[in-house]
Order: sequence, then C-alpha cells, then structure tokens
Amino acid sequence: MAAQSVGETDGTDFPSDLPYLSGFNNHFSSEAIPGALPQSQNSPLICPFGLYAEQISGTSFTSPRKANLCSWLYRIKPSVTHEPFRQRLPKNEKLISEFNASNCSSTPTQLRWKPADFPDSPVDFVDGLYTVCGAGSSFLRHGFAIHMYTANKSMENCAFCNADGDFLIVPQSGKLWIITECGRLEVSPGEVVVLPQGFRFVVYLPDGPSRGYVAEIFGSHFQLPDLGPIGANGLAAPRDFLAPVAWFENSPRPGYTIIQKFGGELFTAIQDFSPFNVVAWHGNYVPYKYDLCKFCPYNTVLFDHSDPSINTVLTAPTDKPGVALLDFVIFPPRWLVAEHTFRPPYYHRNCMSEFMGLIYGGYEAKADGFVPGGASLHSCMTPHGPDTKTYEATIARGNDAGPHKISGTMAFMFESSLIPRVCSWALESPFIDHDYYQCWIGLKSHFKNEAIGDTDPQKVRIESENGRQIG
Ligand SMILES: O=C(O)Cc1cc(O)ccc1O
Ligand SMILES: [Fe+2]
Repeated sequence: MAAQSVGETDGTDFPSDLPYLSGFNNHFSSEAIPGALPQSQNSPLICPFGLYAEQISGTSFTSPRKANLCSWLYRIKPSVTHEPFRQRLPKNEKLISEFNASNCSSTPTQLRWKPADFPDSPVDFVDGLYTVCGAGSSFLRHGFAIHMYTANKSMENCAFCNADGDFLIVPQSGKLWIITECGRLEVSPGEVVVLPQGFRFVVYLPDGPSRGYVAEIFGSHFQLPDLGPIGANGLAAPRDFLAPVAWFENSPRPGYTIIQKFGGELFTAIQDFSPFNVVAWHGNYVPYKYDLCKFCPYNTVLFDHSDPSINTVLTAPTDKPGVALLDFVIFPPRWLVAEHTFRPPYYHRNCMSEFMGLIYGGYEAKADGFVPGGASLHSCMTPHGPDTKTYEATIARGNDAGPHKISGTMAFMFESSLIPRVCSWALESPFIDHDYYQCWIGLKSHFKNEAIGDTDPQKVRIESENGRQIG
C-alpha cells in the first residue's frame, strides 16, 4: 500500500515533477487531502469530508482473486449526476467496435500505410481517432480494435469514457497530458499508457499536433508476461509501471460533456461539474504508463533468431493458455551478436496476425517504406519478412559480421490470435502504400543445385521431371 497527497492545481498546467505510484497490479491508495480515504471500510455511512463513495469494477465481482480488478473512488459528486445519454451527432463513422461486411473487408494481402498527415482544421483526440482494423465484438466481450489518431487540439470542457474496452495508447508524435479520475499522467512518445475500460479521461496536447496508435481490447486486461526460464527478472519490471496520484478539481463546469463510447458508438451526457473530482481512491484497477526505454530485452547470444514474443511488454490473454487476445511486443535498441545467423526477422507465416507501428528510427526488416507514424498489417498466414534491400545487405555482410548494436529505434507489434477485418476507410486511405508488395518482388533465387551441377532453372526442371534425385 502506498499513500501520497498533492494539492489542487490547474488541470491544464501539469507540473514538471508530477508524482506517480510505482508498481504493476498493486493495490494502491492515494489521497489528495490527507484523511480523505476512509479507513477500515470501503463504504462508510458518511465518508470523510462529505465525499461520495463509488466503486469501479474492471472484472466481474466473482472473478478469481488473482484476476480481480476494482477501485474505490471518493468523490465530490458521484458519476451518475448527469443528464441522459444522447447519441453524439455527427457520428464518428470511422470509430467502430464491431467488424462486419458493412464497414470492413477481409484480405490476406500485406498492407502498409504511410504516416497520416496532421489535420489542418482543429481536431481533438476523440475526433481524431479512427479504427484501422479489428475482430470480435465489444458487446460479446471478446475481440480487439486497432485505432490510430491524429489531433492538433486539446479536448475542451469534455471527457472521454470507453465502456467497450481498455485503451493502450502508443503516442508517436506529440506529448499527451492525460487527466483521469485517479489523477494525471504525462505521456511522451516512447512511453505508453493504459486507460482501462470505464475510466473517464481528458487528453491535452501541450506540444500541439499529435499522432499515435491505440490498441483496444474487449473482455480482457493487460498483464505482464510470464518469464519462464528467463527467471524472476527481465523484460518490463513491475516497478517501472506508474499510476497517477489522486488529484481533483472543484470549480463549476457548466455544460461539461461526458463522451461515452458504448458498442463503438459515441454518446454524450451533460453535467455541471468536472468528472475529475476524486479526492482519494484505493484499488488495483487504475490507469498507468510505462517508459519503453526501461525495457530490459533478452535475446539469442549464440545463433539463430528468437521469436518476437521474447520482447513482450504486456499481454492480454484469452482463455487458452499461451494464446493472446493481444500481445504488445517491442523491437527496442539491442545488440545483435548471433553467429552464422540471418539476423533480421526470418521469413514467416504466422497463425497470429501482426499489426506493426514505428515510434522512431528505422525497423530492422525494412530498409525503406516503413517510417515513424506508419503502420503495417500481416494477417494470419500472410507471408512476410525482410525486404529485398535488407536481405541483400545482410547476405553481403556475410558470416563475419561482428556484434552490431541496433540503436535509436522503437518499433512495436500488436499481435492477436483473432484475424482482423480491415476498415474500408483504411483500405481506401490516401496513405496506403499500393506498392508494398514490390519490396519483396526483387528477391532473387540464389539456388545452386550442386548435385545436378547446373543452376539453369529450365534444365533443373527437366532433370527433376526425369526422376533424378535433386538438391
Ligand atoms: O514480421 C515482423 O517483422 C515481426 C517479427 C519480428 C521478428 O524478429 C520475428 C518474427 C516477426 O513476426
Ligand atoms: Fe512477422
């Protein structure tokens, strides 16, 4: 248990030394005013300072203790104090949580997008969100959506609440100042933030234009991966996950709008106060952030290429052991030392589907075309791997390549066991790279059939048809 207190400050001006609570899945306690947290019970008849007690559950009440997530918030007014929800108009047609033939296509084609331009008219985080692909259903509590956003203005007099699932936001450009009901988080590119289902939050853009990626998961929550034979340490350390400390505002906010995403659609409800009125809270269901530079990568130290799962930061499980609804994997700076090994990612077809993004730098498997802010999708069993330039350069370096450090880069992958459908607007996007396939077309046959003593493909075919043993 940890307790920390901060005073009331202006929500639009974050201090540079914002305090955090450290740990993953801890049961935290935090109070912005000492004494605001009820002691020895969750729901006293009268709470300290006349606060309302309100619970937020991230798992069913009866979930096993090790999976159970909930927090108690002690607030000036309860969340229910608002006018009825109404459908938000105009609709954001490009934000969805059901994936079917009316809004999506299924395609095995390798897909790649260039970075989307920042908007030229004012757009905030909510209006800047658009879904790229996904599978399953928020209603059925099984599935995921991958969204991206470009925005250039802070949210004003409104807060967002996602009833559908958890958001894992990966900012690529532009810092985010996020106020949540548990407190404030500053999230810069290179850091990621998880905003669990149901929490109200607002996104400010202190640096101006911003772009990034969002993985949304329905019916599961992120965990740290098991470490197996790696041992007790390595990859993302629990203490590097940072949750906010309690912070509240208490000024009247006429016409304040809660924008609730529910079944992929947006609804609004008006209230006359800020939802960031939680003076104290405790629990293990909290927003948190993580700095990817703190990740301690493990990899091969003699030969061959490790599967990317070795660098899993967070995993959202399904009910099948070892099968993820969504893994968040990174490709951080690290030494490549493997001997007599093709060091870039191998050519492969995967029964899982792989969505990739690039935060900064270059990606080891692609010499060109995959740039920061861009994205790629290689779905279930779609072949992919290093582009021709990367292959040829690796072979040219030969077997004697000494230890080499990949630096100044941060690529990531959202990998899912569900097969994503791709949104029509993503397929029709002006940023889609129609020539993506070309990056592999130049891969030549280097086959030398020493047994036959001939490399002419025509002759090799005839020999083989004559029944002679080849290869
Ligand atoms: O396709 C990709 O680039 C991601 C990836 C990287 C790697 O090192 C091994 C497998 C894999 O899917
Ligand atoms: Fe892959």
